[in-house]
Amino acid sequence: MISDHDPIVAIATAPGRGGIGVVRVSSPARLDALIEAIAGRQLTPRHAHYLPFKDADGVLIDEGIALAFPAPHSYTGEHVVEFQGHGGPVVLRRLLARCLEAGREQGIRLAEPGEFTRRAFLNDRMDLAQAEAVADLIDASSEAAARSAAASMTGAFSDQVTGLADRIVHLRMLVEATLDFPEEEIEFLEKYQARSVLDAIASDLSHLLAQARQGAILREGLHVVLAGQPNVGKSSLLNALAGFEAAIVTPIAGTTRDKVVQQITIEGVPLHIVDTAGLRETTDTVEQIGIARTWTEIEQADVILHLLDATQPQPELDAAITSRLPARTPVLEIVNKMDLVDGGNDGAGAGGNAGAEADAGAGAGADADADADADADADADAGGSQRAARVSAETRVAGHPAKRLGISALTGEGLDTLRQELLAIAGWNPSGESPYLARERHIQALLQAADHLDIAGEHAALSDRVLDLFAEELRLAHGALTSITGEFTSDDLLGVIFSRFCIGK
Ligand SMILES: Nc1nc2c(c(=O)[nH]1)N(C=O)[C@@H](CNc1ccc(C(=O)N[C@@H](CCC(=O)O)C(=O)O)cc1)CN2
Ligand SMILES: Nc1nc2c(ncn2[C@@H]2O[C@H](COP(=O)(O)OP(=O)(O)OP(=O)(O)O)[C@@H](O)[C@H]2O)c(=O)[nH]1
Ligand SMILES: [Mg+2]
Repeated sequence: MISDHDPIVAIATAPGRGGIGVVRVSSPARLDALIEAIAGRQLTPRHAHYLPFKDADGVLIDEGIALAFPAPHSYTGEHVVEFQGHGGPVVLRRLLARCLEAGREQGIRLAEPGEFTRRAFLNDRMDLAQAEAVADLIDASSEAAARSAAASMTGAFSDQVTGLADRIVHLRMLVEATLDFPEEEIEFLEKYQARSVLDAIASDLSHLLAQARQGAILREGLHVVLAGQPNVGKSSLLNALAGFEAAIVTPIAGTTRDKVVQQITIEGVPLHIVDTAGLRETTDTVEQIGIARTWTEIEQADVILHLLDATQPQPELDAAITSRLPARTPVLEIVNKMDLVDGGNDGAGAGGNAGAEADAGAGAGADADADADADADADADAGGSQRAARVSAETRVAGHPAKRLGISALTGEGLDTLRQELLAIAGWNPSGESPYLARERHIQALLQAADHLDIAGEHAALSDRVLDLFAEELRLAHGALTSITGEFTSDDLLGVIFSRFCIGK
């Protein structure tokens, strides 16, 4: 386990060439000796000094800016010094080596990923959700995501969470005071209007949850899987959405063997569009493997676009596919090649009876299940089951027919509507309040808190002597909320969170 007391050093800027490169040191103890050794003098706090950085023999490493932030007025809350040099990998490595050498007596070592921010958290410079937002800001893949991360970084999300937690504590205090006077228990609920106070908290919590869900969509990007029979135009649609020829398109059925993923953004929302091998019965070994992968992708999708060919309705085959789609995942049925059929864009060309006589299990690749879950858990944040929480469950009720939309991947007809539908079906609310770039961890905690408030509400509804159970549920709800800001956090959790940061952050 790493010690939170060693001096640490790292290159803080991205690897490779750049205009400027920064080597940053943080230490609980003063850094006077190291500064003197490298910069040749002491530094005025928070003052940019232009000077030569020298090695142990007095040979020039670089001329740059040295900047000292004495504790506690620094990013980490410790003593920090920055050497801002020219941004070349070799010069920065020399500067790094020089810091390790000059700080050896104080026990300096290379920083672990996220360790500067971990210290900022441990020194109360920020709470856990803010620290996570720092990493999310760096990792943001769209402007909307970056905006939301910046808001969370300054504490906007944490303030909401803490506000709810405080209201729960207040209610709990009233209950627990009453517990000492059993004769007053029955009156308690009326006296403090506990029920309506609780309802108000629960309602604000669900509001926050909605904003967090929106943020999770921004953070992770939506995984949209294009699935359907061969030759319906999945790869053509991928190319149309991506704006270039990302996947091979031919008139030959079974062209796509392996998945092809393209990142796009729609109104600032990042989407990962996954093109897959067409689903059919086949004896071709390579194609069979491709089809197995298609089902794996389908299992992990946030949204499934089930493509149909307007010119070749094959309701039985499509129904077989429909019957195998996971019930929890929203599905849009896309009737493609509308440019080839008369009668405009109403999706009728493919025959509107996809739901009829579903021949369960007879779909192509029916035996492809075995490794469907193989790498779903490779990354806890990216696993299919975890992702499911991002897309509101109401979007599609199991067994109900999916929404249909006619398009032409060739002419672009219907694509604008498709883009809007994609956002809508994913639960994206463009006019909603600004989302918080929340993580799955936060959403799970909010859901837990909501559950406990629900149960508390049930206890409050009963007439006799359940106040201690009521109080206990409030305690659990409060605990779930404070796990977001990291009031009480295990070292294991901190390890998991900060190890995903980049080095030097
Ligand atoms: N050069 C440089 N740029 C950087 C950072 C850095 O560490 N160094 N940051 C980080 O990686 C971010 C900025 N974060 C920072 C947060 C707090 C303090 C700081 O010195 N806080 C003091 C003084 C505040 C003040 O002057 O008003 C404090 O809070 O007491 C500095 C940077 C992004 N840019
Ligand atoms: N007219 C017309 N042709 C289309 C349209 N979309 C795709 N096609 C044609 O349909 C054929 C198959 O398209 P692909 O995009 O390769 O189909 P796919 O679903 O990816 O097929 P597989 O990879 O074999 O599963 C190609 O010849 C395309 O040019 C469309 O909207 N209109
Ligand atoms: Mg294809």
